[in-house]
Amino acid sequence: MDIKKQSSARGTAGVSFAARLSFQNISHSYASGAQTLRDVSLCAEPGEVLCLLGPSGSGKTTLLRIAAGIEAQRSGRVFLNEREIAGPDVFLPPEKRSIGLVFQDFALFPHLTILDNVRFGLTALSGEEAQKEAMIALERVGLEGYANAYPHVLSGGEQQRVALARALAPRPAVLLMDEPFSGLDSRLKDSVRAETLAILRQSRATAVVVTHDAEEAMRMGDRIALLKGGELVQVGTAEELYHRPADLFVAGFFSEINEFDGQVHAGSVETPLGRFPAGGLEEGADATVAVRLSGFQVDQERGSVPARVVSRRFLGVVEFLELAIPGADRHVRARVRCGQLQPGVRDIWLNVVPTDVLVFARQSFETSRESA
Ligand SMILES: Nc1ncnc2c1ncn2[C@@H]1O[C@H](COP(=O)(O)OP(=O)(O)OP(=O)(O)O)[C@@H](O)[C@H]1O
Repeated sequence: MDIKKQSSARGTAGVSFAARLSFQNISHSYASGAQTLRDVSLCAEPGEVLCLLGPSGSGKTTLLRIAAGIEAQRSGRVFLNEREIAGPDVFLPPEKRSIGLVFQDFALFPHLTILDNVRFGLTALSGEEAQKEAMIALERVGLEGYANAYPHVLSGGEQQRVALARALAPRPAVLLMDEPFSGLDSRLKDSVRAETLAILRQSRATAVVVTHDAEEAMRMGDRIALLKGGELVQVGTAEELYHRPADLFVAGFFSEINEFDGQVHAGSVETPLGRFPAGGLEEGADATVAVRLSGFQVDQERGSVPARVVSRRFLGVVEFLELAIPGADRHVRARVRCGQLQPGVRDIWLNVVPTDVLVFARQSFETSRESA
């Protein structure tokens, strides 16, 4: 998953920020095995934060390694603005690419001061210039007061900021970040993520951030590219992927869902929760109806679907319900606001929120289970 060695874009001070990084028809396989990436075409626009999202093994890190020049693709091309940096006839080494890297383990050198850690990537500059640039980078992340301290005195979040300063110090055109917050505990993660985003905005760097966490991608990304099994499934804003997922896999990645199989008849699909419009699907087509767990209104007196409460779990703002529904062979799961149902109530009514229902052509077992 991670690239253990952090390499910095050396000697690139002065390169202007915010370049376009584009991948054209990238395919890749490791010597040992199956294809890792299949015909991936993707572009990070100047100054944007693009999140690469996908389950474990979907090829996110490999795509970053290809951009960084640590790995070579089997076919396809990588461009930085108009310049080809990797292709059939070109391969720029990592230090010539003007690309910075930040990885999940920060990879700070414990025996170097914070300042020297940040200076590490500035070998093309004179000692004095390197010192100045490193201090500017440390100021940008608010840690100039620790310049002469050693990494062990810093918290995990602060160490992550030093790693960010080190990657930004050479002023790379593009910053690549591989699961940069996964080493942090969950309370720290939110604040470090927000700070990192603010620093990225301020520096106007183009950033590609790898994560397997959909919420993290939604919080950080101007756009999100979702990978599955080495293929690009969908690229768009968080809203686009959430409201208009390309398939069941995308829908299931962005929210928990109940699934019902059915067939299209007269433009709609019958489920135990009612009939739902089949969108553009053909008459007679096999369909899967996905209903988000948040897509239920509950009432003790009235509604369109009767349900029996099988279990309830208090989660603070919401409660998690498992419900038995006539005609459903599995329990339906729902998340509803606490306080809507009295304690101990067994028989209730549901209304389904239409915007939380998505209808897709049914996928084969293998295809849809890959998301698990
Ligand atoms: N050095 C390697 N040699 C052989 N196979 C590898 C190597 N690195 C990764 N793979 C395989 O390539 C596939 C893609 O791996 P990659 O690390 O790019 O996925 P990922 O989406 O970043 O996953 P994760 O979220 O777990 O880091 C996986 O099946 C993985 O086992």
